Amino acid sequence: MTDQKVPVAVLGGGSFGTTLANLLACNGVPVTLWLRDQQVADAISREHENSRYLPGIKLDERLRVSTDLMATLANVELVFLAIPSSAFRTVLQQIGPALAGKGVISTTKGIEQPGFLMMSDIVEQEAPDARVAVLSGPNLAKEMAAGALTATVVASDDEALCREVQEVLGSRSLRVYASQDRYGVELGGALKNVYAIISGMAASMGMGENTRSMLITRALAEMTRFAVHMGANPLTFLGLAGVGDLIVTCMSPQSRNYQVGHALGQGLSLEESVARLGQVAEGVNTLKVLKQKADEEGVYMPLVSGLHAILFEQQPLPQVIGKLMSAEQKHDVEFAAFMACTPLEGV
Ligand SMILES: NC(=O)C1=CN([C@@H]2O[C@H](COP(=O)(O)OP(=O)(O)OC[C@H]3O[C@@H](n4cnc5c(N)ncnc54)[C@H](OP(=O)(O)O)[C@@H]3O)[C@@H](O)[C@H]2O)C=CC1
Ligand SMILES: O=C(CO)COP(=O)(O)O
Repeated sequence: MTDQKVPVAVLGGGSFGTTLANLLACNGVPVTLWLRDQQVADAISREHENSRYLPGIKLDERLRVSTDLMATLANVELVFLAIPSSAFRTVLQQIGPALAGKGVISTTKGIEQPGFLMMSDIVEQEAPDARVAVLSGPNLAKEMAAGALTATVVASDDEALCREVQEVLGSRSLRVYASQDRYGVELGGALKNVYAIISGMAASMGMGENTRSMLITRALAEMTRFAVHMGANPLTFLGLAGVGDLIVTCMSPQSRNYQVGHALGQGLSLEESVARLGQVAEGVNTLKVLKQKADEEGVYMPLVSGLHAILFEQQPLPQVIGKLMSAEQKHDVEFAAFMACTPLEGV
């Protein structure tokens, strides 16, 4: 049974790539994790631990590690990408033709500028003959690696590819739900990082649970408003890759975006907050990209504008909070309006 599983590659040896590769190895899938640092690769092979990104997690001994990108891709059928968005295209440019015919699943939660491109758009550009999917959901790497019961979403219009991903990745601790709304799933994963920064900031400033609940709920309204304007399906935002991921990232001190916000709330500069983290916090770049796009498109996003004003326009926090709290009080639930302007396909 286990020997019948298709061979898989995972590109990116940070916390999420290592976690995914390990889950696959635990499922008996022949899997190779590609990363760029030979010393780290040797250490993982020797000690079965990624001490930089997943300290304390014993990795499955069947997990293979390589720094040879092309060799890693030879003979695999599925390729998971867990490369930060800042390096995503650079890596894809090296391997586009080698991905022809393979199922390529992006797990990266960022947006590229110029073009406001999702990572799966970049896969389509750089590897036009690949089959494309995205994986997103409330998936804190460390919890998944420790075996916490978790659910995620694989999204693609290639239903056979969704089933293949469910087959290799699903397990007693991980449920993999399918969706056809690739754009909505990917957008949800990228946008929620911005609100996690705000939530971390609010927590470190001692704001209460009412405030956190208001933030999360209004964040859901705001990100859904933007997504619907961009053509995504609002129902996707009621699922794991929408509200599910928003909740975990806004509530958990494990989230790196939350941690950046927490440090900012303690008075550190943005540069200091990011440097202290030492890992990827995609929300910082997404904030810039999103603010520009919302302005161009004329979408009302007061939380995004407020955080942008604090981080990049030198506006004092009390002034921004005062502005947010004195803005016009509009409708609570906008989903009825969202539904009215969106077809129901693609959920
Ligand atoms: N961690 C999580 O809980 C989750 C993360 N994600 C998403 O996964 C993506 C990756 O994040 P994550 O694994 O957490 O990041 P980490 O910060 O944990 O690790 C980043 C990894 O990317 C590698 N890297 C950076 N630049 C390059 C490059 N040019 N070429 C090759 N490798 C490179 C780093 O290598 P090096 O150490 O050599 O610098 C490191 O292995 C992000 O978009 C994130 O949003 C999605 C779901 C959950
Ligand atoms: O995407 C994540 C959880 O689903 C991880 O969030 P962070 O990148 O903020 O750690």
